[in-house]
Amino acid sequence: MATISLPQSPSLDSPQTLMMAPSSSSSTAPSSLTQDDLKKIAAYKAVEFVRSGMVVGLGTGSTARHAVDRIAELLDQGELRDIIGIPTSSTTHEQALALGIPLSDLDSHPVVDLAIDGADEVDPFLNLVKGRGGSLLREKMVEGACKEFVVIVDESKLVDYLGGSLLAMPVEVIKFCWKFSAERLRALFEYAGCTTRLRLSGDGKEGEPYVTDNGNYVVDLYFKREIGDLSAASDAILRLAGVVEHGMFLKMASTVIVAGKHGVRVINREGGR
Ligand SMILES: O=C(CO)[C@H](O)[C@H](O)COP(=O)(O)O
Repeated sequence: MATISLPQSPSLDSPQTLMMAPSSSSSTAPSSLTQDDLKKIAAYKAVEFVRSGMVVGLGTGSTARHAVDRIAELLDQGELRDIIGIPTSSTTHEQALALGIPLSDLDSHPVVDLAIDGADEVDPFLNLVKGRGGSLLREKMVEGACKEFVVIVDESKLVDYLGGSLLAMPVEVIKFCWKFSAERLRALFEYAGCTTRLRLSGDGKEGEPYVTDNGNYVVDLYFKREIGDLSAASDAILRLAGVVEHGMFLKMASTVIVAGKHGVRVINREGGR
């Protein structure tokens, strides 16, 4: 089985920090802000990028949920008009539908003006791990089709390198012989001390595999050491026949909004996507 070489410095473009200013919310009572408050601050900041008439990719997860709520609120208030939302999961679809946001899909709207979504990890080059919520495939399709991709995170999501949180790096695989796929994934990243685990539904205690919106399983990868060349890693994973998609989102984010106890940073990728 082929292994992947390990350059120590990532070859991707470095991002540019355009603004680092305390938001009014974060400067009022920083010490009392919860993680959810920070997620909401980042989400609200991202919605400032939305303009009337836009087709907007609606992300999935507890941070993106705040952005969807905020878009609906601004539509209700008449501050935004003629928005079409493209949900990245059945959960977000249900949320947006209940809030009255007009919805469509990539078949009808193949070009998305802007997408807003959370992330599980953000490295210094604005590469992401996504999909701990299980929606990586639809997220990658929608966010890959958008002109601008705004990522919203609280500061706990910042890592020195992808995999650095020691939490899961998800890979969506077909159900057929998933153990075979999991073993091939593990072997691919043996040099990085990779272990794999089939994701289970709920809190994992039921013992039932988690099934994605697309009817597939998720194998979570855990790394003890750096993956190294992310682009090579991505190609190698996608070459495995049982793999549908992985949760590394490389060079996709155009902007990352980071809410922390000391303020909000809006970081733009140098030269765009
Ligand atoms: O990729 C995702 C779902 O597939 C989420 O955006 C990611 O897991 C972050 O979630 P949260 O905002 O709840 O921390």
